[in-house]
Amino acid sequence: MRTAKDFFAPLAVGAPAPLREIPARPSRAIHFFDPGNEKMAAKVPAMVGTVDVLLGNLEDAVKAENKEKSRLGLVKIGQEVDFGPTQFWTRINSLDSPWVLDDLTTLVPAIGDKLDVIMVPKVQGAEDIHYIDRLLAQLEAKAGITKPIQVHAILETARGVANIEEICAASPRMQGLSLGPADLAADRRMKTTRVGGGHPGYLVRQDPTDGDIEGLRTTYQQDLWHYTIARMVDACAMHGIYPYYGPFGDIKDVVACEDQFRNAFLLGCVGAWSLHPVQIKIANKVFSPSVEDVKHARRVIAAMGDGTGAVMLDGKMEDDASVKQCKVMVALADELAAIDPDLKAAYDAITLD
Ligand SMILES: CC(=O)SCCNC(=O)CCNC(=O)[C@H](O)C(C)(C)COP(=O)(O)OP(=O)(O)OC[C@H]1O[C@@H](n2cnc3c(N)ncnc32)[C@H](O)[C@@H]1OP(=O)(O)O
Ligand SMILES: O=CC(=O)O
Ligand SMILES: [Mg+2]
Repeated sequence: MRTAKDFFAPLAVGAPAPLREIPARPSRAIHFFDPGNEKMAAKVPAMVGTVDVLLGNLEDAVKAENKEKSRLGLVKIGQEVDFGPTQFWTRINSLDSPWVLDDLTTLVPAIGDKLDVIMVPKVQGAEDIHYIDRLLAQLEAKAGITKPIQVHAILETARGVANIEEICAASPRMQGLSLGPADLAADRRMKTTRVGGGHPGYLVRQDPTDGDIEGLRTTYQQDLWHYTIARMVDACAMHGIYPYYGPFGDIKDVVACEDQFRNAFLLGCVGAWSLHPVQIKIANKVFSPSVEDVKHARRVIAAMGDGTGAVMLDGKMEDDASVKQCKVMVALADELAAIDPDLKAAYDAITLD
């Protein structure tokens, strides 16, 4: 176990000092692209500024024979593109794969000064983060990188879920967690074959009453991912890092995608993955507080004065706790307004009546 005094010490001589606090940078959509796919790669420069995070994916969805092509494609993009306000992330191959060492030893020297976050798939426990942490420090020191690269873990194994707190606490590099519903479903032996989202068979049915016709008893579809997302949100909040919903594979079902993203937003996630350009707009909308919510939050804050006591507003009680909820909403709106001119205009136009 690393002691408190060692926790923020660099893990290699010459590596940059770890961050003491993970910055709250907007990351409503983490947009995945395959850097080895010429069509997708060509679109990346024009996507800068339209999405909060651009992530070059090297893991699943990249064929084994294309791993090297994608890795080299990512280096080229990292060297040539000016990412401006958009974060630049990558998802490396999993730690038990034959490709991950080449991913890290190629990417860090070549574009380590551009990469904000490395997403690590199939993280099982703190030992996986410790391995990455030390290796990154060695590579950063060798390459003379001055800003520590942050680490994001995908929660997609039963062991990873069981070890969630130790994963979050394993390194000051830890930036956040994403839910990986496809791999997690396989690892848990769940019986859904979908990439995220709900399932019509996972439901509760209204109780029978005398005289009911069986087919008319109402059913309510339930959320397969509620438990894991809630665990993830608590673990991340406890450690000052950020939780994200992961992929929604039914690209054509934009309505259900929006619902899944909104559930995650309401539970405390800061963003979700986008697998196709159409999902960027959905994430940007859902993970930005609505004008109505911001207006309400500002009214409560104004009505609460020094933030203590209780007041009635529109027939509802507001007090020390609800004003804190409102401050969460306003803080997020302010962060997003700083990078999104349309949102800024919408929030600036709010008048408190
Ligand atoms: C479980 C997990 O691990 S999820 C994470 C791993 N999976 C991924 O990263 C998948 C990423 N996305 C994709 O590979 C693709 O979007 C697919 C395969 C789902 C669909 O691709 P297509 O069938 O080409 O979609 P579609 O025909 O609608 O594409 C329209 C245009 O958008 C482009 N496009 C599609 N997806 C992306 C993307 N993620 N980024 C940038 N451009 C994209 C296509 O190249 C196409 O360009 P064109 O108009 O110049 O021909
Ligand atoms: O990597 C993502 C997943 O759902 O698996
Ligand atoms: Mg996965």
